[in-house]
This record gives sequence, C-alpha cells and structure tokens, in this order.
Amino acid sequence: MLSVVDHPLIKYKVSLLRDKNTGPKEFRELVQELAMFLTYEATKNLELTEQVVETPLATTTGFVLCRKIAIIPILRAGLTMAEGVLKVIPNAKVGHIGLYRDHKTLMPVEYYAKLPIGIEDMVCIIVDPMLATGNSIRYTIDLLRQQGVSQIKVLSIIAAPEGIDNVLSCGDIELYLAAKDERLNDEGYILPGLGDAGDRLFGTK
Ligand SMILES: O=P(O)(O)OC[C@H]1O[C@H](OP(=O)(O)OP(=O)(O)O)[C@H](O)[C@@H]1O
Ligand SMILES: O=c1cc[nH]c(=O)[nH]1
Ligand SMILES: [Mg+2]
Repeated sequence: MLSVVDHPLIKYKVSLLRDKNTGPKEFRELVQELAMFLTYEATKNLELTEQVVETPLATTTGFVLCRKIAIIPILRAGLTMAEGVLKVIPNAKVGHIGLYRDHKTLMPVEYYAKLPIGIEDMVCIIVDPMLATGNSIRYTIDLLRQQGVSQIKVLSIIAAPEGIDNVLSCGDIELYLAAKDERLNDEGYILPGLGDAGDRLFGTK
C-alpha cells in the first residue's frame, strides 16, 4: 500500500527542505514536523480497545491502543524523524538500525542494531527521510521480519520511483511519503531531492 500524503502544509515544508539555503536548524525542525504529519496519516488505522475513564464529572468510555508501537529509525538521518514521531507517540519504543550505503554498490552496510524486547508483537514504524534505491529500507524490513514482526509501516519524506517499487515488492507493507520525485542520478541520489539528508541534518559536509 502506497500513500503520498497530499496536504498543502506538507508540500510547503518539503519545498523549504529542498532549498539549498535552508540551514541545519530549520532543516531538523522541518524533518521533525513532516514526520509528525506522516505519523498522523500512518496511524489512522491503529486498533483501539475501550477503557473506562473517570472525568471530574462522570464516568465515560475512553480508548487505548491495542498494540505497542516501535519506531525504527535508520541511522543517521532517521534519528531526526524518530524525534518527530515520539512527539506524537511518546510511549513508543525505539529500535535503532545503523546502516550506510556503500557508494559503489549502493547496498546497505549494517554497523548497529538494537531492537526492543518483544518487538514481534509490536506495530513497527520504520523512519528514514530518503528512499532512494530502497535497499536500506528493504534490508530493515527483512531484519524485522526475521525477528517475527508482522505489521510494518514505513515513513519516508522523499522517494524515487525505483525505491518505491523495491519497497512495495516486499509485500504487506504500508508506505507513507511526503513526495514522490522523478528519478535517481548516476550516484544514486534522488532528483530533484534535497541532497544528502544525513549531512544536512548533522553538518558533516
Ligand atoms: O534507499 P537507499 O538507496 O538505501 O538510500 C537511502 C539511504 O541513504 C541515506 O543514508 P546514508 O547511507 O547516506 O547514511 P547516513 O544516514 O549515515 O548519512 C539515507 O538516509 C538512507 O538511509
Ligand atoms: O538523495 C539521496 C539519496 C540517499 N540519501 C540521501 O541522503 N539523499
Ligand atoms: Mg542511512
């Protein structure tokens, strides 16, 4: 399932993010805000159970989420998105997956993984602002499935068509995007994209 979330504020904020003159402070704030918007859309179908709640005046029916949520940021750039998701779901667990792309093969290289105990029963939300070839997200989906996870949502800000096809071919995935771009360039960067998200977030270039 693919959803390119169509909203004027998302379009406006993605445009600011793309701008090469947007500095790291504003860039980080925009990534967090866009993650919050995508979370709102991606959590619309979460299951609830009823729970009695006492207001100061009466007893009424309230609701709680049926299942625990785990946010899975792909390092480094996913970390800032995770902060945005946590603002909306503060009790979520966080499982970190450290990946970098080999510049020649464009395949992900794992350097860290720490997942919450009991993750197999949680709804997992993978976050990474850039979906280029899709290999990093695909690797993370495979890793989660090996741990027994069955419900996976993916939030990404900008995606290339090649990466979208790659991720959707994993099957039984909900993919939420803020923008679908034109293509990848020869170095595997998204066009028009926004450049290197990790470097812009953390000032490493
Ligand atoms: O869809 P893919 O082709 O796999 O590319 C996307 C990945 O590339 C970037 O990470 P990068 O490897 O630059 O590492 P970084 O986040 O540490 O900068 C980005 O944050 C994604 O994780
Ligand atoms: O365009 C791209 C592709 C991968 N990673 C990025 O940060 N940007
Ligand atoms: Mg990465």
